[in-house]
Amino acid sequence: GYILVAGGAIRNFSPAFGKMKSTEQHLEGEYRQLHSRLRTHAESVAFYGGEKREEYHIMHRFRALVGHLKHVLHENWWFGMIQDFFLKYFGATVAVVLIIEPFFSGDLRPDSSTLGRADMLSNLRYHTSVIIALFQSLGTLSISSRRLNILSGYADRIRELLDVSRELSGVRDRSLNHSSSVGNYISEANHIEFSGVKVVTPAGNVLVDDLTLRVETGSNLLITGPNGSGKSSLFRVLGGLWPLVSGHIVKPGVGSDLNKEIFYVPQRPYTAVGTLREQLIYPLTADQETEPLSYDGMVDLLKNVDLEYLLERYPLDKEVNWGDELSLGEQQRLGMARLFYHKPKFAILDECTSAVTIDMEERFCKKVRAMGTSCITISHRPALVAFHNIVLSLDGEGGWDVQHRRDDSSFYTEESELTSLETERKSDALTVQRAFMNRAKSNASLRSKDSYSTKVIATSPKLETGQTVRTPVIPHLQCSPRPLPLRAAAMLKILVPKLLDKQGGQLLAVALLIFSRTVISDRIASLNGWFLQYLLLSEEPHIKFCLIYLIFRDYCEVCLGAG
Ligand SMILES: Nc1ncnc2c1ncn2[C@@H]1O[C@H](COP(=O)(O)OP(=O)(O)OP(=O)(O)O)[C@@H](O)[C@H]1O
Repeated sequence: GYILVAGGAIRNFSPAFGKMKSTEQHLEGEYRQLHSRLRTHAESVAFYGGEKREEYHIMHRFRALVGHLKHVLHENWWFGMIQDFFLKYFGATVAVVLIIEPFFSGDLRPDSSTLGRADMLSNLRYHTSVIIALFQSLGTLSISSRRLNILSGYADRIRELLDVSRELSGVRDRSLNHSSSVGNYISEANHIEFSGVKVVTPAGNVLVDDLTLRVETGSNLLITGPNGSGKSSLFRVLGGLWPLVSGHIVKPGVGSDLNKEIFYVPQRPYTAVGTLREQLIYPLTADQETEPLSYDGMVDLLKNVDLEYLLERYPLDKEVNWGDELSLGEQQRLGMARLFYHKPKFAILDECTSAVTIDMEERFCKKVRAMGTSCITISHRPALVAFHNIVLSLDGEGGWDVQHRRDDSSFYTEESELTSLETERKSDALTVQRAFMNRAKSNASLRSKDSYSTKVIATSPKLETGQTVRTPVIPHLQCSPRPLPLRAAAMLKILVPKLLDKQGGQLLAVALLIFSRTVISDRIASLNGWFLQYLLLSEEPHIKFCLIYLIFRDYCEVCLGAG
C-alpha cells in the first residue's frame, strides 16, 4: 500500500522532464546556430560594426538557455530528493525498524538451541535484505522512469527529424516518379525542358507560373529579371531542392547528383577546407576521381581563370581555409575553374561572375562554350547577352517570356505581356529586359557579323484574377514538444530494435550478461549462507553482534550506494 500511494503521489507531482529536455535541445540548437552564423559572417559583421547587435542576440539566446537549464536542474534536484527520500530511505528504514524491533525489545526470543537461534537470525537477515533490496529496486525504478522521460524528449526530436526527412524524400520521390497521380514529375533526357512548371516558394508565393521552355545541348540560355523574381529558384526546383508543385521537367542525370550532367556554379562561392587540388575536383574526393588530376592539369585549369599564381603561393599538400584566405573574386574564379574539371553537359552559372572583371567574365563564357558545355546563365550584366541564343525574362509576379536570337541583322523585339504594366515590379522587369535588348542592339551595330535579332517565342499565360494557388506543404520541425504518450510511442519506435538487427544482437548480449551476473551473485549469496551457518554453529558469544553487524552493514551499503 505504501509503495502504491508513494509511487502514485510522486508520479503525480513529477515535473515534465521529457518536455524540458525537448525544449533544452531546441534552445541549445538555436544558440549554437547563432554562433556558427557569426563565425561564417564575422568579417561582414566587423565591417558593419554590428558586434553589439550580434552580442545582444547571442546573449539573449544564451540567457534563455541558461535560464531553462537552471530550471531543469532545480526541478531535478528537489524532485530527486523527495523521490529518494520516500521511495528509498524512508520506506527501507521503517521496514527495517519494524523487522528488528521485536528482536531488540525482547518480544522475539530465539530458541535456546543453536540451530533455533541460527534459524531465527537467518530469517531476520533474509527479511531485512529483501526489504532493503526491494526499496533499492524501487528507487532505481523511479530514477529509470525519470531517465526514460528525459530519453523520450531526445527520442521525440529524433523521431520528428526522421519524419520530416521521410516526408521530404517522399515529395522528391513523387516528383521523380512518372506515375505520379498529380501529373508533376521529372524525367530523363539529353536536354532540359520545363513544361507547365510552377515555381512556388516554401512560403507559398508563386514566382514563375506555367513555364514552358526547352534548352537543347549546344544552346545557351540567359535568364534575366528583377531581384527576387525567382531566377535562382527555378534551379532549386530543377535540382530537386524545392518540390515540383506542378508541371513536368526533363533533364539529364535524373536520380544522380546534380553535378554529373548539370553543374551548378553559385553566386556565393563555396570553398571546402582542404588542398588546392581538392578545391578543383570538389565535390568529388580523390578516390572518386575517374580521371586523376595531374599537376599540369591543375595548371591548365587555373590558367583558365588566371589563378595559376596560387600554385606558387600554396604548397600542393597544404590544407587551407580558402574562404578566409581568398578574395570574393578569387573564390568565384576557383568555383569557375571547377567547371572546367567536371566538363558537364549543362552549366548553371548563377551570377557566378558578379565579382570578377568583365574581361574575365567574357573569356570565361567563351571558354565554356568552346568546351561544348551549354550555359544557363543568370546575370544582371547585359554584356553577356552576346554569348546566349535564348533569353528568359521573369517579371517577379509569375509572368515570363522567352526570346530567341535570329541571325538576320535587324533587331525585333516583340512586345510581350510585360508591357501591360500593372505594378512597379513589372515595370522594373521591363526596364531590365530593355537594357538587355538595347545592349544586344548596340553590340549588333558594333560587330555586324555578330548581329542578330530577337523575337518573342513564348510568353506566360495570363493569371486569372482570383485564381487560387495550391501551395506545396513543406514539412518543418515543430518547436513545441508533444505530450508524453506520443513521445513514449516515438521512443518505442526508435529505441526498440528488431531482434535480428545489429542493435538487437547487442541488446541480447547485454541481457545475457545481466542474467549471468545474477546467477553468479546468487551463487555467492548461497556461499554467504553456508558461511553464516558455520558462524552460528561455532557457538561463539559475540555471534549475535556479528549478525546484527552484518544486517546493518547491508543496510548502510544500500543507502550509501544509492546516495
Ligand atoms: N527558403 C525560402 N523560403 C521562402 N522564400 C524564399 C526562400 N528562398 C527564396 N525565397 C524567396 O523567393 C524569391 C525568389 O528568390 P530567388 O533567390 O530565386 O531570386 P532571384 O531572382 O535569383 O534574385 P536575385 O536577382 O536577387 O539573385 C525571393 O523573394 C525570396 O525571398
